[in-house]
Amino acid sequence: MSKCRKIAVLGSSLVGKSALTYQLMEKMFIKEYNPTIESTYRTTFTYNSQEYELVVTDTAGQDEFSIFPAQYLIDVHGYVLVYDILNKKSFEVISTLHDRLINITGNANVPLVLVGNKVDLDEFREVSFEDGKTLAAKWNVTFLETSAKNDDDAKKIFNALLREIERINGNVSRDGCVMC
Ligand SMILES: Nc1nc2c(ncn2[C@@H]2O[C@H](COP(=O)(O)OP(=O)(O)OP(=O)(O)O)[C@@H](O)[C@H]2O)c(=O)[nH]1
Repeated sequence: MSKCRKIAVLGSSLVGKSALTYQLMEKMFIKEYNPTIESTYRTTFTYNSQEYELVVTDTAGQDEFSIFPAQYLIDVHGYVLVYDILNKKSFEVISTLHDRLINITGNANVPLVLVGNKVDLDEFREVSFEDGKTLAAKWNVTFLETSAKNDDDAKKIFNALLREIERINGNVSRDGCVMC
């Protein structure tokens, strides 16, 4: 039986949340920028020989002043926190979003993956690999640098997140797709 997992992709505007989500869904890179209001996608995904139905919400970009939308907290199993390695500000916003997530859920062990995106544009980078790695180590989460141009990178994110979700929630979390 497939397991259903709801995932929210969070981060500032323009960091590549839609591009990464679309890469996972359609195996294509979107070059054009269209601001997201909110889009939810479903796909089947195999992790560790188990089939999952992923329900992925690509959120509207947040900043440090955004109110954390309640719908991103309800029945969400895990989060992808994305920043742009070319944009230091987007990296700073990630810490604010993380703090909010932990405070609102009251759970310091929320399953999440930290993603530094646009690594194909490495020569313009403002955030070092070490800075991302250090932040992820502080939170005890998986850290990945990705390019939304790369199909494998999108898969790596969702593999890592499912591993976290299973590690933290194990089999006690909700199986089946009744609540998706
Ligand atoms: N070179 C490169 N461009 C990227 C990458 N990811 C996204 N982009 C581009 O960056 C722009 C913004 O990407 P989006 O995916 O729309 O960003 P977003 O985070 O969803 O933005 P909002 O909808 O405003 O929240 C688009 O022009 C994408 O093509 C990447 O890994 N590499």
